[in-house]
This record gives sequence, structure tokens and C-alpha cells, in this order.
Amino acid sequence: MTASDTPQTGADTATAPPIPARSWAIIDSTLREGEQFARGNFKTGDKIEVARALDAFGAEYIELTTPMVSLQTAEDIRKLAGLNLNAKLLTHVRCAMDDVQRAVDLGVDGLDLLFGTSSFLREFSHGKNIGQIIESAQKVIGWLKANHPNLELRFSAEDTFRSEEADLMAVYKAVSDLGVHRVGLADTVGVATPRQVYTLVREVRKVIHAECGIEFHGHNDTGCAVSNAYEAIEAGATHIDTTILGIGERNGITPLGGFLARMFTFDPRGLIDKYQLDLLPELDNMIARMVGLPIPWNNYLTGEFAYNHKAGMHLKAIYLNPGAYEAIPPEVFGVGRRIQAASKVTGKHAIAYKAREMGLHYGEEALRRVTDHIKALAEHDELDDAHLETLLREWVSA
Ligand SMILES: CC(=O)SCCNC(=O)CCNC(=O)[C@H](O)C(C)(C)COP(=O)(O)OP(=O)(O)OC[C@H]1O[C@@H](n2cnc3c(N)ncnc32)[C@H](O)[C@@H]1OP(=O)(O)O
Ligand SMILES: O=C(O)CCC(=O)C(=O)O
Ligand SMILES: [Mg+2]
Repeated sequence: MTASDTPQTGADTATAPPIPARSWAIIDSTLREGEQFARGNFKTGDKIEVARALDAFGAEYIELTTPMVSLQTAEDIRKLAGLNLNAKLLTHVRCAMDDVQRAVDLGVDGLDLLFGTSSFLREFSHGKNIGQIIESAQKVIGWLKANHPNLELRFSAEDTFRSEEADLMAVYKAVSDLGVHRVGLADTVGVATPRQVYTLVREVRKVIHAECGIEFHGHNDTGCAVSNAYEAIEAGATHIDTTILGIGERNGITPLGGFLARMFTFDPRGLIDKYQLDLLPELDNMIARMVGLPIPWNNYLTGEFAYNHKAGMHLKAIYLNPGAYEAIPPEVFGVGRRIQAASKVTGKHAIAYKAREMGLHYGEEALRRVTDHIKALAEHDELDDAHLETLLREWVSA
């Protein structure tokens, strides 16, 4: 693979179309959903490192695994709460008195409660009907409101998109009346389409109080996690769950980087103001290291080839203005662009630019001939930058 860094003359973010920014916040669940990833097994020190990194990045919320997992997990939550981060800390707990009683004294800012509402989960997970779910919510939320009024509370209907709409509306209305700060819609098995997400968020908005937020949690089983998060926001959602690199159960959830890439195209200034975007590579590398896997080659923004440009038609324009073939300037997210000029799909403009960078100049005819020579060689061999440079020098002196 031949590639080289080029000058950072990215697209002008100041001239991006001014679409009004919607108000939304990230709930990063790397330390909860991410612990459910096959290779996610964070130790105390890892959790502290992840939480500090997310805080430096500017994540508004960090969601932590339930303290019911173990005494060590409960202790870790207490330790993280003691870091006094700017990000609010939430712990994700079942809607059950034992769980919330264990959670309330750990120093977190809020609790993310959940109950499965689909027939699958009612039958095979907890065995409760909708009336009993609402009764449990009344008991648990009532107790929390009376005894811990400062906690931020969210109630989510797990497996929302395979639940009956009438059941969902009854549950969301009930918990909103009980005074939760947010309701959650969870695409637990990654089956929802963007249109379904948009429509359901709009419907939920009609039955909850105006000041009640809406959170969206989307799995990526069918590849829609980023689009679904975007549609949720379009429809009025206020909070989006992400994890670094998208780690989570099965193939994971909305990745932080992919979600930011999506949102950046609509509101670059808003994102630049809110987040330390150039820390994204650090976050992705940190999690890749902790889970012992490489960052996927085609990962949003930080994948090895996310900013690799190769085809002659692209390279001609890229040299003049990278925005011609880049929706998002890489330098904003702390990554570099790579130009792969020595390939069979290259063209004379790319070769001329490369030569000029080396202080070499060809006439029109020589340029055509050297370009065709490089293309022919690349049909048979991988050419790297060093090889290309040697060829260009030899061509001049020949
Ligand atoms: C879609 C999601 O990702 S949801 C989040 C999933 N996260 C986790 O599971 C967190 C980690 N979990 C754990 O450590 C354990 O599962 C624990 C500590 C929560 C519970 O462990 P155990 O008591 O051994 O139960 P187990 O995990 O086998 O079964 C789940 C239990 O939760 C109950 N349950 C499931 N959902 C809920 C809910 N929303 N509210 C209350 N109880 C629930 C089930 O009925 C079952 O209890 P039961 O045995 O009385 O029927
Ligand atoms: O609590 C939530 O909203 C989401 C829980 C979860 O991880 C899921 O449903 O996939
Ligand atoms: Mg999940």
C-alpha cells in the first residue's frame, strides 16, 4: 500500500450551510453497553481512563454498568463518581427496588431504569405484563422521587421497536407523569428503520410532558444505528446513546465517531464548540487497545483508509480542494489525509503534483509517458511512495 501525508488544506467549515442546530447530548455507554461487548472487560484502571478521556472529549453523560453485577463494580462506580468529572454519571439499573437501593448511594448523578415491553421480553425475560410494569415503575420511581429527588431519572422501554404502540404509549405516559427526566426508546435487536424511528419518536413526544427528554439507543445489527440516531434527533430526541467504536452486545450500537461524523455535516460549528473533536483518534485507539482488536480499516473518520484518496479523477480535484472528495475535513477530527498516487487508477495530474512536490517538472508529453509507465507497472506490482519517487527521478535523468 503506497500512501503519503499531504498538506492539510481541508474543506472550509465556516462556509457549510447553516442548518439550525438541534439541542442534543451524548450519553456514552462504553462503560455499560461496552462491557457487554465480547471483548469488553474493563478493570478499575481502564474505567477511570475511559471516563477521564470521555470527560476531556466533552461527553455530556457517561453511563455505567449496574452495581448489581458485583461488589467490585459497585466500588468502581463509587470511585468514578469521586473523580468529580464534568460529565454526569449514570448507572443503568433494572426497575427493581433492590437495584435502585444499591445504586442511590454510590454518588452518581442519575439512574437509567429499564423494563422490557415487547412480548418477547415480557414472556422470556421477566414475565410481567404491561400493568405490572407500570406498577413497578410507580413503586420504584415514586420511592426515588421521595427519597432522592436530586437524581436524574430515565425510564426506557427495552425492545421498544418490537413492542405494541398502545403499550408503549401507556408506559411512557405513566413514567412521564411520575416525573422522569427522560424516556428511552431502545432498538435492542437493531431491527428499526430510520422511518420507524422518526415516526415513533414523534408519537412518543405527544404523550410525554414538554420538559421530558427522549433518549435513543440503537443497535447496529442491520447497519442502521447511525441513521436511526440521526432520525431520532430529527424527530425531537434529546439524548443519543453511543459507545466508542460502537462496542456492545453482538455487533454493537451507534459508534461515537460515526454519529459525530453524521452530525458534523449539518452543524460543524456546533460540534466544534461542544466537543474536543481532535481527541477522537485517542478514544478509538484507547478502546481498540483495551479490547485487543484493531480499529476497523473502514471505521468512520479514524479507520486506516477513511481518508485515503486514490483514483486519478479524485486526486486531480483533491489537490486543488480536498473538499471536492471529503465531506468532513480530517484535521478537525485529528486525523490525516493520505494520497495514493502510484496505482493503475492514477492520472497525469496526480503524477505532476507528486513530481512538483519533489521539485521535478515534465513537459506535457513526458508527463503522459511517465504516467502511462507508472500505470502499466502498477498493473503488476504494488508501488509504494519510495518506488514512485525513484521512478520519477530516473525518468527525468533518463
Ligand atoms: C438490552 C440490555 O442490554 S439490558 C442490560 C443488560 N445488562 C445486564 O444484564 C447487566 C449485567 N447483569 C448481571 O450482572 C445480572 O444479570 C444481574 C445481576 C442483573 C441479575 O443476575 P441474576 O439474578 O443472576 O439473574 P439473571 O441475569 O440470570 O436473570 C435476569 C433477571 O432479571 C430480571 N429482569 C429482567 N429485566 C428486568 C427489569 N427490567 N426489571 C426487573 N427485573 C428484570 C429477570 O426476570 C431475571 O430475574 P428472575 O430470575 O427473578 O426471573
Ligand atoms: O436502557 C436502554 O435504553 C437500552 C438498554 C439496551 O442496552 C438495549 O435495549 O439494547
Ligand atoms: Mg443495548
